[in-house]
Amino acid sequence: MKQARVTMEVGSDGVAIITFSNPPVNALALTVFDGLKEKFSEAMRRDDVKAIVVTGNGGRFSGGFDINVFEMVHKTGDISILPDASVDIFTNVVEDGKKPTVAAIEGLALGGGLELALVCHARIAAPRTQLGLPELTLGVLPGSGGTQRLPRLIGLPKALEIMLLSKSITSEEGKKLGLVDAVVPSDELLKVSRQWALDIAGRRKPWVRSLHRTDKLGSLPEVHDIINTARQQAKQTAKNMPQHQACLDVIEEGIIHGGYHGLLKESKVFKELVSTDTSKGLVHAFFAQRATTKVPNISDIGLKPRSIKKVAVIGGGLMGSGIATALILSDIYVILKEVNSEYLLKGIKAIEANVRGLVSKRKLAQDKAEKALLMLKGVLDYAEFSDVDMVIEAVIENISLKQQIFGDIEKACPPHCILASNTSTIDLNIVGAKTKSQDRIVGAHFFSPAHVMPLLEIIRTEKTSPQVILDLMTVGKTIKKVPVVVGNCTGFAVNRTFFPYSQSAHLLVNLGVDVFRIDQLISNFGLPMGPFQLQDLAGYGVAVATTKEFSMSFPERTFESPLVKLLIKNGRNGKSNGKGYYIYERGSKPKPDPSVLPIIEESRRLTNIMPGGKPISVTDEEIVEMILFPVVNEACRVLDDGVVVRASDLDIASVLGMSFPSYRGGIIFWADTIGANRVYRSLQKWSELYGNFFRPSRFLEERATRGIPLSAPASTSSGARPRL
Ligand SMILES: C[C@H](O)CC(=O)SCCNC(=O)CCNC(=O)[C@H](O)C(C)(C)COP(=O)(O)OP(=O)(O)OC[C@H]1O[C@@H](n2cnc3c(N)ncnc32)[C@H](O)[C@@H]1OP(=O)(O)O
Repeated sequence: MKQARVTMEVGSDGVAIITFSNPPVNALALTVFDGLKEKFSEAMRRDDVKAIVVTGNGGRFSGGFDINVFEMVHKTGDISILPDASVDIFTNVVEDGKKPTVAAIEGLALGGGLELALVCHARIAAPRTQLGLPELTLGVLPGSGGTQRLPRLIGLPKALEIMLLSKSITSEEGKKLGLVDAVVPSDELLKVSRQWALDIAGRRKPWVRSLHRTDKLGSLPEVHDIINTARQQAKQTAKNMPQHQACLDVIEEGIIHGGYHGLLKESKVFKELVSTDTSKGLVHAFFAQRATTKVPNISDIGLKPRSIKKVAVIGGGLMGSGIATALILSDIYVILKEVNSEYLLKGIKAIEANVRGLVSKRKLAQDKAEKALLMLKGVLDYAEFSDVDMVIEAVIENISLKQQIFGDIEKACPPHCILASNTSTIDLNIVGAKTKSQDRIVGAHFFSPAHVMPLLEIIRTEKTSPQVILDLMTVGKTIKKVPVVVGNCTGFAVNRTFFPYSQSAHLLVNLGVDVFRIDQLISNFGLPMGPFQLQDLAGYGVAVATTKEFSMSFPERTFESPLVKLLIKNGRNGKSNGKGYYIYERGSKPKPDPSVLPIIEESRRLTNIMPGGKPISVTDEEIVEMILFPVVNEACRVLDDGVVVRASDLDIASVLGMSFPSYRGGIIFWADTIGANRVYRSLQKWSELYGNFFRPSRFLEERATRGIPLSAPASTSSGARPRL
């Protein structure tokens, strides 16, 4: 069993090496804090100790404060379990101790881990060590002095970038900024750190207490300017979240009234933030993402992933080129197949543009871009498929074309080769119907743009082998995606769950609600854009095709809105032809297009569903709920059908695939914060008023009436039928 412990060894040179260990990332658990306090106090007391080095065991300094403790606070509501490490241990015992301490850092020092290093009197790091304060991504702020010491060591602008954007830096950058005193090879880390500590004790090197420094802070007017600008930016980039503004308040307080005062305010605000819904949602999302790697009967049966070195991508359109880009960026050799040289050239150019786009956004170095492009080869036939480890088919959604391709690749590829399809709607059993390779057929559903969006939905059929799923999960991780394994059904987990999203928006519009009001409210809720702007972006063809697909599978809950077809009839296709619900002009934000209103009126006339022919009167809150509760309702069916392994998989999939706000924890987590009963009662009421589209599902009804959270495992409910 993993056990957290802290040890101390005193060398003949008089240096005490304090090592903390809590695999896999040396998280600072409550027992680690106790151990640190005990060992540091002992080292300060002992006459044979002249100086101290603190380090983490196993090549990783620390991933920060133990996030499980946040979860415990969220479950119990008891904030008294949070340690007072910031002043009590870090400042009083370590920073203000009568012997100097050097942090020997390797691998990573994040959050509380970096904050422990900041209280030390010098920091020696191994090459490429990752340094950062990502606490804001968990809804809190750097709570062990990070808000005070980082600006004092490296100046306010860079410190704000690291904290507000949760952007980590390397030890080499840290050295340039003054955060790290020396970067030394890993095998010399302890030797150099011990000597450095002795040099501080002997006054041959400076004994720096970062909390007392002010030389890098700048003048007060400069500080005000920088903080005010950051406040304005955070209003745009961190909508609905309190921690960014709170972090700025705490930094400012410390600069005006002194570091120690800042520490006290930081501790107080930290405790307030831990209890917010934002922190609850973000911590849930953190663990939900990690839970996706644990798939029963796949990740727990001793299988080892096979190496995937060469992948064939069929189709160089939007999806195929995005997928190929993601693969080559992670050093996987790709052959891109198209039907003719014109399409092939287009595909290759799209991949080049993707890669160069990353360079121009400074997300990729030029040399890495060149190297990635060398991993790509275009082909027009299957000759080179004889040694590929995986094929990902990404052609248009046409059943017979896909069946033909799977028949061909079954013959052209070696027997171990994984046969994956990027279909977003078609049943995989149908895709592979003409092959005898059902065990190696799997869905690899990427989200557009595939080289950017982090979700990879892995769809398994009853016949897909565990080895194939594990291999695809491993490829997914290699290309920096979050793979979520789901079952085979129309729309799979994400598209199926979010199918009612645009449906309900259309229903509301036909009931008389304004398109732009809906978009504004949904974007205020925290999605990047509303359903109509999203439709503009995707093009109306996608809306028509998916509605057709879903209405075939779920006719009883499909709302047939004539609006999209009317828009197409009027020469509109959204952003692609510059004519949508919005006007698109280069360099400016989309503006509502008033000329779309008569088309909407025509749709309302055709559907004729407004009660008494008059627009319904609904509050802003009701509009958001009338759009999102049907999504929760479908999510319940997805859970009931066992399409996902656990409810939190759907949460993280909704966050990463649909950009549902992570600070709301994901679709099911959010619904549970509202309560199944309220969701159920609202849907029940709307189904009586506006029809079947809103009818609550059996799963929702049962959970609501029995008072069981939607996220509770299937066994809690009487009739759930897990399929995975
Ligand atoms: C007082 C302070 O200011 C408050 C804080 O410090 S808050 C914490 C700040 N730290 C962070 O936000 C870092 C969170 N962790 C990470 O970003 C990443 O886990 C990492 C970069 C450290 C390692 O990434 P990677 O190697 O891909 O491993 P990853 O799968 O994420 O994590 C491995 C395991 O460590 C756990 N873990 C990682 N960081 C943890 C932490 N800080 N606390 C508890 N568990 C943690 C994960 O839950 C996972 O557990 P599992 O194997 O049981 O699922």
